[in-house]
Amino acid sequence: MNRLIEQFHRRLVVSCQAYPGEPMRSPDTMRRVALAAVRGGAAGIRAQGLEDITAIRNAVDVPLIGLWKDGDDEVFITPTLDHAVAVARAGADIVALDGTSRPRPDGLTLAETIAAVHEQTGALVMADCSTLDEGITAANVGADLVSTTLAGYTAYTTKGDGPDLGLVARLAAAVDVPVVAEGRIHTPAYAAEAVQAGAWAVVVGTAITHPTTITGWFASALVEATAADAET
Ligand SMILES: CC(=O)N[C@H](C=O)[C@@H](O)[C@H](O)[C@H](O)COP(=O)(O)O
Repeated sequence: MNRLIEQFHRRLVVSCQAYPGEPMRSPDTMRRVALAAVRGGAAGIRAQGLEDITAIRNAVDVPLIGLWKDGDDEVFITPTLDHAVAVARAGADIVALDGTSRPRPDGLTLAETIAAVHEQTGALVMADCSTLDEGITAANVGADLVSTTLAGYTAYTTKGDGPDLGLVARLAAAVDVPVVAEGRIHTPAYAAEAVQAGAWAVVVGTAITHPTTITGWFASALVEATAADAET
């Protein structure tokens, strides 16, 4: 087992991302969010965009998973080899990329992309998948880790309210590489269940680092409570 991957066994990785046009969309803000997450016990950070990756790389020592969301195509998480190489050169230890079987914008296969990332950068590759078959294929073609990141975010998968822990369990039973649980892990209880289901590590984004969404959860609860009180 790679020493870097060992560092976050059964631990929390915090995804620090702000979306285009949002108030927190700035590399310095994400650097500070990452520092705060490490202080709270994060054993790894996941970050999006070259500037954020570099800013965070220079601030924290924990393993850094980097990605570059780009384009309006279906494949948008580090969609091409060029994106992946740039993510590694920006400072990511692990490049997270689309691990589905959908056509990639540069025409390369997942296998060719993973091999080239390994050869050109030495970085590890985490394949962001949406189904069991995709995870098995990604592991077979050289992914160092597979994750459930895209479960519920492809046209052929269904998005539940919570994480797809069934997929975590099925993947963990089927592949030899570490399985990372990611996507809609909104509570500490879900994070614990993910590890119990066989996850090597758990990535949490929104519930820790996206205040607009978290605020919305609380604000909605009050609106619902008020509506319920009005009915009685
Ligand atoms: C589908 C997609 O684009 N996922 C992205 C991948 O990096 C992020 O927007 C998510 O925040 C991340 O996966 C963590 O998940 P959650 O925020 O649900 O804890």
